[in-house]
Amino acid sequence: MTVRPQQHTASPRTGGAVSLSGARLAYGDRVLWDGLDFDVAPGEFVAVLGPNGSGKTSLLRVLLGLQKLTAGTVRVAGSVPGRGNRGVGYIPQQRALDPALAVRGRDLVGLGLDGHRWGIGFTGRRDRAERVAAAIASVDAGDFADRPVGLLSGGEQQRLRVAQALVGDPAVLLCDEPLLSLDLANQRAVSTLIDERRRASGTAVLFVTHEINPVLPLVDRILYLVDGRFRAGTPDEVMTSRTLSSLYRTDIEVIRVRGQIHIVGAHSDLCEDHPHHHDEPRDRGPGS
Ligand SMILES: Nc1ncnc2c1ncn2[C@@H]1O[C@H](COP(=O)(O)OP(=O)(O)OP(=O)(O)O)[C@@H](O)[C@H]1O
Repeated sequence: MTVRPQQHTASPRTGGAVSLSGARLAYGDRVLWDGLDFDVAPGEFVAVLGPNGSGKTSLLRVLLGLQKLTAGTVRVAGSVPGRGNRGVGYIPQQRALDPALAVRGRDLVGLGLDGHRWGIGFTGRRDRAERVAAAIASVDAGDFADRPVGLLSGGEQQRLRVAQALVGDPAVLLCDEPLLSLDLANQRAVSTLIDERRRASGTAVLFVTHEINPVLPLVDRILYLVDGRFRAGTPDEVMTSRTLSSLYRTDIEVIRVRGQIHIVGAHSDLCEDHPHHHDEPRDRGPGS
């Protein structure tokens, strides 16, 4: 599958940000995906969609070097993912932090910086503090950044996680449902921030989500995984009745209303706007 060149205002990064070739991931007999050839260009925004259990988080784990491919190759920012791969930012699935966690938000954000690069000298420390402060300001978290993170609201914690993921200026940003539990204003703030960053710095974004509509205007391509099958392409190519019916192996109708995508069909609970009521497709098939 080919990657279209992106038109971004500035893109100092060159080369593929993510490259998967003949990638297969299986847990025992269960094949999540196979024959996956997928490249992501610097600055590209890719939404990763699919029902529960289709392997979206597992894909991010592969890119983070936490999960080995069963076959094929993977490169992230030009390297095999794993320890020492410093070009990756990660926003994990939202989990409330332990209320007893005494670490300050500012320190949590600082963990996103690579210690080796910043050293312990005065300049290193000052640069580091300035970077952390800028990242905190960019998510508008200044008012609560010095409080213990365990006592912050879910939305406040999530904004700090975004700052932590971006503070090191990563070549690739991996997001696992980062908008979950955020109110509409914060959803907009977080998605705008990610969008600005990839346009200004050429950061490639892989954005796992069950809800395409909040990010639809930002999405260059979609990677849609269903029960071992997958399709990749622009929203216009993938979010069609024909493509989704083929992926889910059941009749699905895709309707666009006021710029939003709604999905109806035999399994009306496949709707992207009712994210947590997906049915597992009944019939399994080989990867496509
Ligand atoms: N380490 C593992 N060993 C065995 N099976 C696993 C492992 N990790 C994940 N799985 C299984 O692989 C499948 C895909 O899981 P994954 O978390 O990648 O799905 P997902 O698409 O992110 O789902 P959701 O939308 O529910 O978050 C699930 O059935 C899960 O139980």
